[in-house]
Amino acid sequence: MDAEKVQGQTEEKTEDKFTKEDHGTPCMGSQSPGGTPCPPARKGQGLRYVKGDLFSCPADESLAHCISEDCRMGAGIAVLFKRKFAGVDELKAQRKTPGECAVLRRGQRFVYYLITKKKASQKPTYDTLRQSLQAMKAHCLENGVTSLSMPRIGCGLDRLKWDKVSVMIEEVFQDTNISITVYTL
Ligand SMILES: NC(=O)c1ccc[n+]([C@H]2O[C@H](COP(=O)([O-])OP(=O)(O)OC[C@H]3O[C@@H](n4cnc5c(N)ncnc54)[C@H](O)[C@@H]3O)[C@@H](O)[C@H]2O)c1
Repeated sequence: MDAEKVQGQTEEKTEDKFTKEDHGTPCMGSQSPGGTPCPPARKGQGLRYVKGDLFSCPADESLAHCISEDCRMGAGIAVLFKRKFAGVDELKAQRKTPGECAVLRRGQRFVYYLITKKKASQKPTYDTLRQSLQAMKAHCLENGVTSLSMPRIGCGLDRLKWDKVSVMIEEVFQDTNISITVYTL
């Protein structure tokens, strides 16, 4: 069976039904329950946190999340990306491997698919995540992307630790003006 689940719910029933968790990390600026992002970041400012649904971010904000090379997207927040942005064949055609990053253009935004492992059933390593982040950074810089929103990538089903992943994201992007907002439910 290949039931697609998000946070333990079937795909058909996921909309606006997530359980809110207090992840306890304060926003560096203002935030609202509706998910209004904090003020724009300056170079090396670090991550900004918003409590709310990632998909409540501004429509022109580029997005990032983690998937496997097989582009299966059968569980977790990836199911919502697949439903919202489709493009699975376009992603597969890019033939990206772990440590790389596939991308879709959707209107004013790019949607980044960090390829952190070969198969959906595997777990990623910190190394492949770092390489994928570097690939995304290169694409952002080449394409004028200045703001990115993401969930706590790699730290749900993929079981990486947010204290390590957050430092890694800051390190990779510290020499850029790219503002990164992390949404937590
Ligand atoms: N069989 C499969 O297809 C399979 C197996 C394992 C994992 N996965 C999926 O999970 C992997 C990625 O794992 P991950 O830990 O990076 O991601 P994740 O576990 O999907 O989510 C990362 C974090 O985002 C949180 N989150 C979920 N929805 C939202 C939302 N709307 N707004 C803000 N935050 C939210 C979630 O609670 C978690 O803390 C990918 O391989 C993906 O395909 C699929």
